[in-house]
Amino acid sequence: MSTEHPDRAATLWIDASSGVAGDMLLGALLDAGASLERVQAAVDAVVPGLVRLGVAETRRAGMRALKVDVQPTSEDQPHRSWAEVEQLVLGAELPAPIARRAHAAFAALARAEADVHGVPVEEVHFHEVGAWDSIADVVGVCAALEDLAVTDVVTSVIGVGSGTVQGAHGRMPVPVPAVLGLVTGWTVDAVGDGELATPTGVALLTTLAASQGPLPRMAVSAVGVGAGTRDVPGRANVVRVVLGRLSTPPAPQSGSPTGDLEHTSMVVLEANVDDLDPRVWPSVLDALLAAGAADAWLAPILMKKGRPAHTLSVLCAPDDAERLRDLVLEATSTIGVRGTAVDRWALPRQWVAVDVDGQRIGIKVAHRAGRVVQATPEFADVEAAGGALDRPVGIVLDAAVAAAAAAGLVPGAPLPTASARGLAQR
Ligand SMILES: O=C([S-])c1cc(C(=O)S)c[n+]([C@@H]2O[C@H](COP(=O)(O)O)[C@@H](O)[C@H]2O)c1
Ligand code: NI
Repeated sequence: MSTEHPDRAATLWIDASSGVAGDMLLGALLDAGASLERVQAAVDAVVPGLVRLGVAETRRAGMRALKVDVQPTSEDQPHRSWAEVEQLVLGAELPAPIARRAHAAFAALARAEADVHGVPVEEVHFHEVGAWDSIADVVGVCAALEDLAVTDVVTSVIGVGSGTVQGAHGRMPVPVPAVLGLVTGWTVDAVGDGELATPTGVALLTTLAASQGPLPRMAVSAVGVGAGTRDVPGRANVVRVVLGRLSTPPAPQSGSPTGDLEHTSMVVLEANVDDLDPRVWPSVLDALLAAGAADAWLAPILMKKGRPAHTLSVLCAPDDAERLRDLVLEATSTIGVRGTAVDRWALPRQWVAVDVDGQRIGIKVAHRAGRVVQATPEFADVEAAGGALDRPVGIVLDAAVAAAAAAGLVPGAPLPTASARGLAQR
């Protein structure tokens, strides 16, 4: 499972206007291209051999969607306390961003349950459906986000439903109490009948998303639709996700030499640091990327009095600068951060997939004025294909480059048409 993807960093918009549950969100992310194998591996890292994930296409009010099937491997599944779940998540061998996001979602769920039932948070036992499928949903969603290199999540209004629902403790009003305990500060809508948003779904949404609003202006790279168990006639009870890169409105282009480059106003935050334990730096960079930085890097420098040190640089959107500045102050030993407004010009990109002996490998195609500038195989896909085919990564990389060239993805070639892309799009 790769944790290094600064140049793949993507924004995810979640359309939860028709409701949200953990399995619906997971289905949508898998539909958008997250690897089921890597999601299963992350779940296995937390609860080894306990649940098996499968996916199947289904229809909801006439709309195609992916439905995740979470099956326990034995009948006898314990109901775990928050303390036990916390230990499982923190003790598992998971990439830090997955563990951090999963822990945050479970902690929110536990706090909401504790408040509703008036018990200390340590005494919370997860829902009647048992902790096992919540663990699969929460860890699975966080692993899928990591697999898709999502650094920034925006959610729509949350459709919560209305009426009542039958629970283990009797009939509960919708939104159920735990959902209401999670939505302070978020906009909800009581569309539809019945329980459209579950506590696990809402805990994930409200801890993963940094903001709420309509689909942002973005260059879209993938779309996914996920279904839960309910099928309500007349309204597709699905979660939709849209993955891509945020783009600011193009500046007036009259006579501009930038042509079709994507121009963005960004901020670079910097700090010179000479007293942080060097072993801490990788987690600082990971945390900044997970928190929405477009890039974060270190450069060795020599400071006053001949002290070896590092400059930490963080490239981010102006809206994220304050939050990331605070994260730098929190996560490093610096006592000050400077910021500079910068322009960024990026070649537009699109994803095309090629096949290497049955393995799909994404090719990132940077283009300009309708022509390919660069076509680069996604390294995480190459590594996964190398593993699946039991071949050295270098050989698979060469094969992916050759497959891309055979598909006409070479510098200077015209961009593939939408129908050609449709054959193999990621
Ligand atoms: O069993 C308990 S304590 C319980 C509490 C609540 C509260 O809102 S409090 C809700 N539920 C219902 O359990 C199912 C499953 O929810 P997931 O989040 O695990 O998918 C759902 O119908 C809840 O409303 C149970
Ligand atoms: Ni409850």
